[in-house]
Amino acid sequence: MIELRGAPAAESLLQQARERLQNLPFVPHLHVVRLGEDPASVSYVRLKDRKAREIGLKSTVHVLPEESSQADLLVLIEHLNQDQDAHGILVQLPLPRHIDAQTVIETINPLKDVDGFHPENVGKLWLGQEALLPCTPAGILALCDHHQIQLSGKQVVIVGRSNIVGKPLAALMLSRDATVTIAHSRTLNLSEVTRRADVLVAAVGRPGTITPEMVKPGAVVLDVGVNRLEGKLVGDVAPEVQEVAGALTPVPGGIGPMTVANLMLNTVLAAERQR
Ligand SMILES: Nc1nc2c(c(=O)[nH]1)N[C@@H](CN(C=O)c1ccc(C(=O)N[C@@H](CCC(=O)O)C(=O)O)cc1)CN2
Repeated sequence: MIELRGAPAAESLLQQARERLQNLPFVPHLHVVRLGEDPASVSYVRLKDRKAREIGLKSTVHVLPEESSQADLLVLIEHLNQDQDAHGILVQLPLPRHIDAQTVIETINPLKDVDGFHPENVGKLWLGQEALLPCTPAGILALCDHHQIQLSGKQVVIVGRSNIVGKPLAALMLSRDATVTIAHSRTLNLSEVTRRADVLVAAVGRPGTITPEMVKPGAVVLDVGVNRLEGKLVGDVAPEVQEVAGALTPVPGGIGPMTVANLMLNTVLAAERQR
């Protein structure tokens, strides 16, 4: 079984970002907004801020109290939309329940939407037009390219239909001429569906969702899950899948680093387009 490590693939995305940065007459500025103190969000935002500074971007983290109103958050976003020194804006998800995430996403200027979640970017993605692409799905494609995983003509099964991973990944896989199936919590005979996959993507957020009997021998398995279980980070794929899969991404150290690296590249791309 081949271990598909994210670090080398992430490094090549970061190198691209650094090189493009050299050709800009200004330093792009990433603004990350976090509400509250959810430990996972605190840790992801810290990773983003550190990586941005490390590659030479400017980075500001705006922390709002968890009980902030939606109006307060929208005022901050409107301010950043107008700010010439804000090239990338990202609101860390999930948001507290009293805030409508979709309204927040739709308030971000699509040119600064480095998460690629704004409907304008989502629509462009499905139309095959140039867009800012969501970081995890674009990172998954970059990881496949780095490890020379052929996608054209392959059966790709994505388990999970979130707006962050499952749906945009389906569009990107289609753009590479894969035959794509999205499975989800209501899919009947899930094992039958997943066993058809040449490339199986687990993006559910539940440890142990994918078990060995759900995997075709030799399949490429991409584990997008990052779950904290008894103080340990685990994916959505049961460890025994290693015995069946031809290649598997580890958790941690697989897809996760690709998400952050792709965000850096998106910030540079967004700055180039605002130039
Ligand atoms: N606004 C957004 N919110 C969220 C996104 C997103 O893309 N935009 N995705 C996820 C969380 N996420 C980024 O925010 C994210 C997940 C995982 C990692 C990562 O590097 N994981 C490492 C382990 C890190 C650790 O030790 O905790 C790995 O898998 O190796 C980075 C970012 C939800 N919210």
